[in-house]
Amino acid sequence: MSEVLTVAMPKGRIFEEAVELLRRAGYRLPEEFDDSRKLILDVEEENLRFILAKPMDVPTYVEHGVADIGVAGKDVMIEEERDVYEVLDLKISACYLAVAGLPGYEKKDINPKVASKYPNLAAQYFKEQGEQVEMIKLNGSIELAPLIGLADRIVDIVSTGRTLKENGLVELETIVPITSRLIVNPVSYRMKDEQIDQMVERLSGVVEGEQA
Ligand SMILES: Nc1ncnc2c1ncn2[C@@H]1O[C@H](COP(=O)(O)OP(=O)(O)OP(=O)(O)O)[C@@H](O)[C@H]1O
Ligand SMILES: O=P(O)(O)OC[C@H]1O[C@H](OP(=O)(O)OP(=O)(O)O)[C@H](O)[C@@H]1O
Repeated sequence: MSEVLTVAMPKGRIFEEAVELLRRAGYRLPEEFDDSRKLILDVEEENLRFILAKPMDVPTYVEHGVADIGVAGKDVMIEEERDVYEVLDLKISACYLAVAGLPGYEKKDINPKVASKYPNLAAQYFKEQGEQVEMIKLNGSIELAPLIGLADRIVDIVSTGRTLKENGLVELETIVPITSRLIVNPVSYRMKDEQIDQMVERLSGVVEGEQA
């Protein structure tokens, strides 16, 4: 009997789509996955243990090896720069990162302020653009910052565009498209290669099948 594979799953938005994808790949995940407060869910028949973490923390669990595999947004991967392998684009939870601000915003300030939940990613982006900015890290409701004068611009996720629109903000620049990725701990990939490859194959079969 092979060893148990531990999978770090992001709580929240991505979770439901990831569970659906796993089920389509043939994993029998009990109803408990649809409505539970448990942070550890064991599926003995599949030899899998799922741990439920904050989306931004998933790569940390995988890097430290307490999870062999994880599901993380590309936004989180860019921001966190963890030492893990990104093995598959799951093509779920699609959205994109953009710079936004008040309509008519013109680049004029010395050291303009940029608010974001992704300070590393945003700082890197502006550096590449040759613009020096002051980063302000926020944890949510990012769109509030330019409305209340905390920042000149924001870097945030856009999905439907509704949050920007309803708050009178406009998209100024698109940074990068985002989907969720399957990530793997490098040591686990050596020790449990067969089990991990099998999961990657099953999931990629579903992901690619749906593209066809
Ligand atoms: N409209 C969206 N807004 C935010 N994240 C989205 C959106 N659509 C897809 N995502 C993906 O979902 C992930 C965030 O999920 P979620 O919003 O549940 O977590 P969170 O905002 O980090 O958590 P919390 O709200 O508890 O701080 C992102 O990393 C991104 O990859
Ligand atoms: O383009 P939309 O479909 O409107 O989605 C984008 C919004 O959703 C997310 O916020 P979330 O709901 O996670 O709240 P938060 O900013 O407080 O984390 C994101 O940070 C944007 O604000």
